[in-house]
Formats: sequence, structure tokens, C-alpha cells
Amino acid sequence: MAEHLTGDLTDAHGRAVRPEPPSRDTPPTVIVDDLHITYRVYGATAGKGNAPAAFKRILKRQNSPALREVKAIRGVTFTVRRGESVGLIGRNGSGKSTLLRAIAGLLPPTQGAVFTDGQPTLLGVNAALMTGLSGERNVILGCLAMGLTPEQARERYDDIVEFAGIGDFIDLPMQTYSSGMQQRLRFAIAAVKSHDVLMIDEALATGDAEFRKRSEQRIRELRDEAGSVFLVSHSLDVVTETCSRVIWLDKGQIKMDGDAESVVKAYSSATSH
Ligand SMILES: Nc1ncnc2c1ncn2[C@@H]1O[C@H](COP(=O)(O)OP(=O)(O)OP(=O)(O)O)[C@@H](O)[C@H]1O
Repeated sequence: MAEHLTGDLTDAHGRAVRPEPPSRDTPPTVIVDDLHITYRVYGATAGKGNAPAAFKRILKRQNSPALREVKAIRGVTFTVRRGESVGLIGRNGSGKSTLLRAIAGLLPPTQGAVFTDGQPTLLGVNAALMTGLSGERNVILGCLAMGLTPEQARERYDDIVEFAGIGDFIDLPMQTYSSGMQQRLRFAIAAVKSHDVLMIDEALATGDAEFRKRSEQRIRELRDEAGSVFLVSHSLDVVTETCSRVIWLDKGQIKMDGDAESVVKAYSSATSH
């Protein structure tokens, strides 16, 4: 995979070079316009959420299922241009995964709209690989599913396996892999191709330090191959290293949107006390 993986992305001192933000003339890849996403949960119990109320409900076997609405995204608007890599940060439940799923077209907007140029690819914890099949077969199937020809799949096979770094396990069914190994293979398969919009949900969290470094490098390359990258991560280091821009979500709304360093700094100081 050497050719794919070694881009000239560091300066003379070995530091990562962060590109300038794209100008307004660069075409947008994703436009999110006043997006609202509301989950409707059926079967939630109506009434107070305190312990005596819950105890009473259970003792009396009260079962009054109700419809509850969870407003996960509440009026989010932003534009992402070609060549940008955007980190999404925020507390648990702030709406990061929901926003990614909406951009990928997996969740319909309750209000507002999402426009994308090209096919967004969501690479998440649940990216579909068949755990009953060997890693080897999943590599080939994954390549075909992404639209590569069988010939191209064969050509890239060695690169993918080397990048994933899972050694002899490649012949064994994926259910014998640790979750970290599964993640690495998913990332290696998805990253072999350039995507118009690549979205990554915590995929790098389980890799070891060396794999993370390689993945961060590859994300920068994907971004430079003219696509856009979205990354959800709780690791602020990964976000600062990989992203040019960061959006901080708080209770389904944008709290701050700007260059990676300033937003991560503001977020760290807000959450440290
Ligand atoms: N399928 C669902 N049905 C109902 N509510 C949901 C569903 N998925 C998420 N939610 C709710 O939507 C809100 C946003 O969740 P989301 O998973 O997008 O947050 P997140 O920022 O990705 O969280 P985390 O950092 O914990 O992964 C939360 O209040 C969550 O409880």
C-alpha cells in the first residue's frame, strides 16, 4: 500500500501540514440546512422518572406505553467544501452519530434538509461485514460492494491486508477477531478507495497507537484526494491531528464551528470544570 500511504504531508520538521481552509469558490460537498431530527420512541412509560414513581409503577404493574419524542438535532446549519476534514465533538448524547447518519441518508430529516454532492459513505462501528466469513472473503466482498471490479479488488488485496495488519488471522472467520481487529479491517477496506464524502464514527478508537497514526495519515490523504471527511471522536488528540475544522455539538445544536485548534481548546476548557 506504500504508494497510497505516503503523501508529503509533513513539513521539514516532520510536523503535519494543515491546509488552509478552502475558499468560497471551492464547491460544497455537504450542505446541512436548518436540520432537525426527532426520534419517536414508542412504549416509553409515561410519568415521573424518579425512584418512588418507578417503584409504584412496577408494583402496580402499571403499563401505560406512551410516545416520547427525543429531539436529537435541533436546527443545525453548515456547509462543508471539498478538501475539508471536519471533526464532530460533544458530550455523550449531543447528537454526533445522529448527524452523521442523517448526512449519510440513513435518517430522514424531521425538518430542514441535507444536500450532498456524490455518495456519502458512513464507516461506523456497524459497517456491514459478514462475521461468519473469513477476513479474506470480506476484503473481496467489501471491495466489490464499494464498486471496484474483481480485477481491482485482487490488485488492492495485499495493500488492504497489510494496512489492517492482522497477519495470519486473515484466513479465519471474522468472529474470531477482537473488536479492534475488526475495526482495523473495516477501516482498511473503506480507505482503499477515495470517497466523495467519507464519514468515520469512532473507527479509530480501538486501534493501537501505530495503527492510529497510519489511519490519521490515510484520512489526510483521502481529504487531499478532493473528498471531504467527517470524523466523530471522543479523542481530542485524534481530532486535532486529523481535522482542519471542528464542529462542537451541544444538545443537538452547534455550540461552536471553526478551526480545529480553537474549537478543541474552547471545548476542553468548558468541560474541564
Ligand atoms: N434510535 C434512537 N431512538 C431514540 N433516541 C435515540 C436513538 N438514537 C439516539 N437517540 C437519542 O438521541 C440523542 C443523540 O444521540 P447520538 O447517539 O446522536 O449522540 P452522540 O453525540 O453520538 O453520543 P455518544 O457520544 O454517546 O456516541 C440522545 O439523546 C440519544 O438518547
